[in-house]
Amino acid sequence: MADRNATAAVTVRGLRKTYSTAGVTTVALDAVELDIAPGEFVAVLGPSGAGKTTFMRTLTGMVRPDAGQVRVGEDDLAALRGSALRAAQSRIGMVYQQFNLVGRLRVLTNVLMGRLPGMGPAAWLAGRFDRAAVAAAYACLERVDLLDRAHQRADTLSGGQQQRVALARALCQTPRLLLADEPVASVDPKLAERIMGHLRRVNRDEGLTTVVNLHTVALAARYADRVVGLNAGRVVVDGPATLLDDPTTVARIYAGTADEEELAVALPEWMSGSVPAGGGAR
Ligand SMILES: Nc1ncnc2c1ncn2[C@@H]1O[C@H](COP(=O)(O)OP(=O)(O)OP(=O)(O)O)[C@@H](O)[C@H]1O
Repeated sequence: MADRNATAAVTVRGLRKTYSTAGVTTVALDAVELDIAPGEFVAVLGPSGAGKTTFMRTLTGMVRPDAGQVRVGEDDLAALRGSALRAAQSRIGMVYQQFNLVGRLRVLTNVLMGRLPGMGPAAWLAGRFDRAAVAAAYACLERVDLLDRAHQRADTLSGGQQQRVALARALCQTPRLLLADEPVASVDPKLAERIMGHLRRVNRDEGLTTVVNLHTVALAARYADRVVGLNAGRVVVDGPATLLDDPTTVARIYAGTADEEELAVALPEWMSGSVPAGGGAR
């Protein structure tokens, strides 16, 4: 496990976010406090509406909290504005559930988009990537085992391959923090394992601090160092992923969830009566 005594890669203090829509106020995050150590792999679990996506968006500065601090390195994402915010965001790699690739463009061009924040718009529009950027993009594709697909259109790849292209694009930003918001929600269980394996390998090989929102407890148990459980916007569990071997931990995270379909996704093993085997890939 990463050294928790090292200077934290991410520090969250007193984080609160509410949304007000049509006179109704929803508390999405409340009193969230976390320190994430450099190189740690953190899985965030929680029932639908627990605040996982909102949390991730506050880490990218895309959502401005009502109160609190969100430090990534030295930058307080909650306080920065304009070009300073964009500069901080350019060092945060993001992988989404829906991949967010441009299907008609080549895989390599999609990966080069990871360099976009450092380029002028004119150079981007003209497709003028310098040699170093192109070499870096190839190297990122190699890191996710997709070098042989570099010149294929992105929309001709399978879902799992597209997610790996999205990961390569994020890596091409040379991020200091990698965030993945439900990166395996749209793929079958076998591909989910492969994608999680790639995320974990990059985390381990390069010491890249990684935070992943997940819907499936077993994936968090197998791949993460640490689990953070959110319920109704509050941190209800925070500790080593081995905590997930204890049914009371899982019960605390999913307390109050009545949606059986959601529970079946989160806990297929529990629903079928067998206990998840934690620790396999850790
Ligand atoms: N733009 C918004 N306007 C109003 N309410 C919102 C908005 N975004 C999120 N919420 C509410 O904030 C709460 C937390 O939402 P969030 O999407 O962060 O949860 P989540 O844990 O990611 O859920 P899921 O697993 O279903 O994606 C929910 O009650 C949600 O309805």
